[in-house]
Formats: sequence, C-alpha cells, structure tokens
Amino acid sequence: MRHVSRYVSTRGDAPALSFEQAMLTGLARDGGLYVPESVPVMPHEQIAALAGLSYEEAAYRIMRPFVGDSFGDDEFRAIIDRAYAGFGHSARAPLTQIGPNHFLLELFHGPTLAFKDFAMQLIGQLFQVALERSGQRVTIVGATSGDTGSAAIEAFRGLSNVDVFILFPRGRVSEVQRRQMTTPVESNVHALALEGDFDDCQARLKDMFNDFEFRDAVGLAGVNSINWARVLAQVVYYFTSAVSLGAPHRPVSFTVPTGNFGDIFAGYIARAMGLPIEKLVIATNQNDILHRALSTGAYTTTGVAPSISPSMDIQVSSNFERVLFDAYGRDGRAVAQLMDELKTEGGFTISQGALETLRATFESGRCSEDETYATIRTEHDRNGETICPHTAVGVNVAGGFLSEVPMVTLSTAHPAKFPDAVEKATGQRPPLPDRMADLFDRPERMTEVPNDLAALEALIRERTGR
Ligand SMILES: Cc1ncc(COP(=O)(O)O)c(C=O)c1O
Ligand SMILES: N[C@@H](CCOP(=O)(O)O)C(=O)O
Repeated sequence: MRHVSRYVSTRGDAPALSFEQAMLTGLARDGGLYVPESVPVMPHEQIAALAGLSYEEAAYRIMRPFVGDSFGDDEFRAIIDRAYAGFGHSARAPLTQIGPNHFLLELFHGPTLAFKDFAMQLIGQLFQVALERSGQRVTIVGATSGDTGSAAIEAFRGLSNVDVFILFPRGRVSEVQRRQMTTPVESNVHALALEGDFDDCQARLKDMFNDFEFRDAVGLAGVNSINWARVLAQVVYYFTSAVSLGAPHRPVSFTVPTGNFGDIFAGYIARAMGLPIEKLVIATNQNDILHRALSTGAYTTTGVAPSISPSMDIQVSSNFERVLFDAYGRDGRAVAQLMDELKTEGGFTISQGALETLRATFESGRCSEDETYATIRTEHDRNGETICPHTAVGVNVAGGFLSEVPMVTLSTAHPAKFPDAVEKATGQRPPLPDRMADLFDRPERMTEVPNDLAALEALIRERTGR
C-alpha cells in the first residue's frame, strides 16, 4: 500500500505537515483541519488477509501507511501493543448480534468505557514517544461533552511533559462522566466546568488555537478529533468488524451515533481505503443539524438542546468540515468561506453538487428522546442487551436502513456511564465495573470558569507558568 507523506489543511492556507507534526499541531494555523493529501487504497487481498489477526496486528497494518517515517516499524508496533493492553476484552472491539443482519460493535471495553479510548490510548503513547524524543513540553486543551475529556485525562494523567486542561459544559454531562474527570489526583490534570454548552467549549478551544501568541507560549496541543491521529485510530474497528462479517467478499453497512462527526468520518476514510461499506448512516439525537443538512442542504445552527445522550449534544460538528473539503473538490477557499459564514451568520447552504456527493456516501436519521428511551427498553426486554442512550440512538436509526447487507451499529459507550437514563428506561441501574466501583466516594476537584477566552487563557498561563 502506498504511504501518505503529507497532511494538508481543509482551508488550504497552512503548511503541509508530516504525520507527527500534524498530530502535535492539532488545528492548522489557518483554522482548518488536517487530512491526508491522498488516501491510500488497501488492495482486496490485504483486506482479506486481516481475517483472524489480533486487533493489534490489524491496527498496525491498517494505520502504518498513514504514519510515514514519523515512527519506526517496531516502535509503532510497540506503541499499539501498549495502547490496547489495558482493554477489558481480548477482542478489543467485539461484535454481538441483536437481530437478523443487525450487529452491535462494542467499543466500550477501554479504561473509561467509551469508544474514545481506542484513539486516546494510542495518542497518549504516540505523544509520549514524540515528546521524549524532542524534549518538548505541551499543554493539551480539550473540549468535551463528556467522553473525550475522561479518555484524555486517563491517557495523559501523571505525565511529566504534559499539562491537560479539559473544558466541559457545567451541568450538562452525566455524573459518572463528570466524576471520571474530576476525581483523578494527578497535579497535571485540570477539569474546567464552563458556563455554556459543548459548542461554547469547542469554540473557545478553537479561539485558543487561533491566538498564535498564546498557542506558541503554552505549547498548545489538541486531542479532540480535530487531531487527525484520533480519526486514524478509529478507522481500524471499521475494518476488523467488517472483515469478521465477510468483507471484502461482501459489503457491510454502518450506523454511527454522531455528534462531532469524528467517528463516522473514520468510517468514511475506511471506505475511501477500499473497505466495501454500502451505507454509512449518520444517527443524531434531537440535536439534528447533520440530519437536517443532509435532508435539506441547509447547515443551520439552532442552539444545543440538552438530551439523555449528552455526548452528542453538539451543533457545530467539527469534522463535517473534512467531508465538505472533499465534497467541494478539495477547494480550501470554498471551505474557508463556508466556515466563515457559519461563524458570522450561524449557518450556510451546501451547494447542490456537494450535497449530491455527500448523499452518495451518507444516509441519515434522527431519534427523539422518547424513541431513545423506548429503544433502550426494547433491546433490554427483547435481547437482554443493556445499551447506553447514544447506542440506542444508533440502533433506532439503523432500524430504518436494515437490508440483506449486514448492518453494524457502533455501541459507543457503556450503559453504566448513563445510569439515570438507563434506569428510567429499564427499571434497572447498570453497575459500574469493579475497578470503578468507588467512583462516587472519591473527592472531586474542578474549577468553574466563565465562557470567556481571556479568562481561560489567563488561568491556563497561571497554572502552567508559561
Ligand atoms: C458515547 C458517544 N457516542 C457518540 C458520540 C459522537 O461521536 P462523534 O463526536 O465522533 O460524532 C460521542 C462523542 O463524541 C460519544 O461520546
Ligand atoms: N462527544 C465528544 C465531543 C468531543 O468530540 P471529539 O471526538 O471531537 O473529541 C465528547 O464526548 O467529548
């Protein structure tokens, strides 16, 4: 398979970078997101040869061409092995069947019980190797609607060359999610409860990246899915699950509970690499901007409405920019203009040509709050499966797209992260795994912060002394 040598910005006005540079940079200096200059295609026989391999070996073969010479072969293998050693299931991402031709891909066996661990554990290892080599010290700032934050803290806690600041919307994450972020005792961890919603957290994060003086002074790095390495790690489980269902000899479809569009974008990359994905279905909760955009062509923000699937309470869906870049023929100026309209006017209209391109790849659906509860209840009663509300959104939307082609719905978090919603739906409270059983007894530590760039930057500078 050909190797990717460079990553380019979706806004076309930042220097092209190597894999390691793009990973440590996060957001491009023109405000865009890095993508591979071109996506390598994995030949049919190499996809077939993934059957029966360990998750780690498959991960190595799928990701290696994207890494270029940033990491040596043995070094990269060792990084992958360390990343997944702490997962609670030997298959890492096992499949379970919930109906004729309908499967759940369980992505919650990592240390913080959500799919974020697949990428964050890998990024943690990659950062450590890269920073030790360069002697650099970085300040990671992340925005979270609940799961990215805990996964990032878990991956970077206690590291001597990293400070990690996580912005989460105060009162809008589940109690388990909040405690996962506020109970770690390491002094390099800073949980910041922001007065606002997730879009505010993500907007302030991007503002920090666009303030070059601050960015350079603190050595700002990002581990949200704006970071290409996050997306890359998530490509792997599309391959492993599809191959175990017969790919590349037969096609497979995926439904992805979607918010910031990072996870489904990884599926889009898998498809571009040659994995025969028939349908790629975007499943949204009541914050349905992506479903509306695909249906009408109007990408218009309406304000975030809190839901029982809080990690998907997002309106400004960051990675959508990456598919727009392709849909507009990789015209960075056109993308920059759309993003400008989004910022100044709260939305934009997708051109007819780009909309047709998007519709050729993606389907979409929306799931209401009542439907989410009903789906959790039905899966519990019919299949004995307890699923989290995000997964329920996926299962519900996937129901409209079932066919003779196997459908895989991504099960993105463990139900115990959202016990109130699950208990309300099923009458039973899902227990936390043993290693987290004392989560509610641990003391919490967090700082309440305003939705104000200057105040946030001042706090980060003071805490890091930079
Ligand atoms: C449990 C869960 N499901 C789904 C999503 C949506 O994923 P994405 O933001 O990659 O679209 C998230 C947040 O990212 C999440 O934490
Ligand atoms: N749902 C996410 C929001 C941030 O998404 P990311 O994939 O861009 O990090 C969360 O749980 O924090």
